[in-house]
Amino acid sequence: MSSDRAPLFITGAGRNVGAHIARRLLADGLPVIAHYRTATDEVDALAAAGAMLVRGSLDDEAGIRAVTDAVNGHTPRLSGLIHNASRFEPTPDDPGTAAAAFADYWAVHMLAPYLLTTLLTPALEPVGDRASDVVMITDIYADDPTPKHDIYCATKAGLQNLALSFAKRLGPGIKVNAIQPGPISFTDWHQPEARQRILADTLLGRAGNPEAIYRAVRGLMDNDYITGAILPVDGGRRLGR
Ligand SMILES: NC(=O)C1=CN([C@@H]2O[C@H](COP(=O)(O)OP(=O)(O)OC[C@H]3O[C@@H](n4cnc5c(N)ncnc54)[C@H](OP(=O)(O)O)[C@@H]3O)[C@@H](O)[C@H]2O)C=CC1
Ligand SMILES: Nc1nc2c(c(=O)[nH]1)N=C([C@H](O)[C@@H](O)CO)CN2
Repeated sequence: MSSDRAPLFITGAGRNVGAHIARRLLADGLPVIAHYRTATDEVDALAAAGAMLVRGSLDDEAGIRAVTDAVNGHTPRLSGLIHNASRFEPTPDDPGTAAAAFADYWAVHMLAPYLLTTLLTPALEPVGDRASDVVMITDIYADDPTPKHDIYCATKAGLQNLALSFAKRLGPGIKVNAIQPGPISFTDWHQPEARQRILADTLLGRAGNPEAIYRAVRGLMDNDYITGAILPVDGGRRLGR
């Protein structure tokens, strides 16, 4: 099914949830510009499926502006922007190492979504009566942090707050919403007992998957009367903690 809609731009599409969202948007006939940092087989598969690709780091203003320029080089118009790129590791114990990590977390979770949204607003201005969309992928931890991941949580909370500011600023032509994933997938360093505890705290008793996030993205984008929403997709984990 081909679409006459302008492309959707998603960051962090090189693996896992971002790759899944990009793949599903393409499968649903929507044009996609997929950002990635590290080349993977999934990036190759996205290109084969018709995605336009943008490679780059979102570590600082120069890198973010380079990604923006690359997006503008692909298209003058966008129908949506999905801020998915993210870093996730425990906060380092050493304060100096933590400070360096803080700059990285702030850049990818806050500066990049802020600058990309601001610089791409002209491309997002709708043609016709269908509003464009910005979706920020945050975390249930943004509302109820874990100290072990304090910097991650704080910058995700900042991203969530940016979503509300942009919803106020960019309406009515652009809807802006946030999705808060819960235990969608586990990292290699999640030990079995941690995984069991997390799932025991989850009302639905099981992990989610990237498809649950995709369906939430579509639910927000396809509803013309939702903006400024913060949507948990967590199996009820936030209530069980
Ligand atoms: N998985 C889960 O259970 C949960 C996920 N989330 C959120 O959902 C989203 C997707 O999660 P998931 O797929 O697991 O995330 P991953 O950590 O698997 O992937 C994150 C992506 O972001 C990219 N990225 C990170 N830092 C930068 C940077 N500085 N510049 C450019 N790209 C960067 C990574 O690139 P590279 O491949 O080069 O490292 C990677 O492709 C994230 O926002 C995450 O915080 C929230 C709660 C739970
Ligand atoms: N960028 C990422 N953010 C998060 C990840 C991840 O793998 N990459 N994973 C989680 C955890 O799995 C957590 O949800 C388990 O409860 C959180 N954020």
